[in-house]
Amino acid sequence: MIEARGLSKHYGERAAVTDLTFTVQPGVVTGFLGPNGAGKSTTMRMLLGLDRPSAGTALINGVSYTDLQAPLCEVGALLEARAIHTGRSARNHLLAMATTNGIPARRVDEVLDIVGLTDVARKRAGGFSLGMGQRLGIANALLGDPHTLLLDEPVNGLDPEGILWIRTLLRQLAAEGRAVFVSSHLMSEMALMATHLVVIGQGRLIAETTVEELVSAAADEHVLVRTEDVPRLRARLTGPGITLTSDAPDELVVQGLTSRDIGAAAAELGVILTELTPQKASLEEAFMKLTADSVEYDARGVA
Ligand SMILES: Nc1ncnc2c1ncn2[C@@H]1O[C@H](COP(=O)(O)OP(=O)(O)OP(=O)(O)O)[C@@H](O)[C@H]1O
Repeated sequence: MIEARGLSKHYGERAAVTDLTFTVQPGVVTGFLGPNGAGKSTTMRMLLGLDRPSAGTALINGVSYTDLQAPLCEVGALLEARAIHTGRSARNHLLAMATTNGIPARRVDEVLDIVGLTDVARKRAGGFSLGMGQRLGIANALLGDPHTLLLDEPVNGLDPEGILWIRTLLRQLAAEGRAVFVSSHLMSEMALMATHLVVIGQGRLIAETTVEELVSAAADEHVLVRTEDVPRLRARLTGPGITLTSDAPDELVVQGLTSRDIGAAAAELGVILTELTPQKASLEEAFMKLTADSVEYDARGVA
């Protein structure tokens, strides 16, 4: 479990992170969302003891990273994707890491297998593609079989196959009971990968919620209706909280009624509908709406 309590970081006059409080629970993938420069990497670095908070605390399983007895066995981290400049083979790279951390050598072969690098384990890691490098980075994070995983933008620069692979692996690791915290500025990706979300903007918490809640809370839900008999249907669909708009003679956009309500009304009137489509905002739209004016939102979230 990860707990950030009143976490703040200032670089001189500049506030990168301000009074951030959130919890990352085991058993689910929690997405860490925010536009570029929102403070995601800074927060991750503070959680990992790489940056000292200006205020507040960052706890992993109840203790700060620097106080962990065997950090690699408690928390695995993958920071920004970068090439590994090493002449060592993938296996030797991991073996060196395992040896210095008192992790048995057989675990190296296990993690190579988990990330699908067994066949290239004896190849020079410095020559790996970005995707293979990410796999090696994840193998590294999994070496100590940690209960908590932190990954900063793990899908950046990966091809669709690599993205699918990471998505599937992270969900599986969470299903095994681990706390998985993964940052991204790609909303569509988070919608597929995460269940819970911590959303930040300008270094502040905007929402701590679920993917589902975020979409429905920020969504401007409406129903698109097409019919040859717009006037009769329009006359019927009136009432408090109902808004009707139209961009074409055979079209109505209805807010305030479900598609079921509209279908039932049309059936009663004997009006034929040629289309009846509920329109939901995508997570991308919901996110844009939330972060567009983050000062209007506060730490109580949108739920
Ligand atoms: N070492 C530093 N010195 C000064 N300012 C910094 C430093 N590190 C980060 N910042 C600033 O803090 C803010 C947050 O940056 P951070 O990298 O944490 O954001 P991010 O959400 O990870 O962004 P991105 O999605 O672009 O990686 C930015 O305005 C950045 O310029």
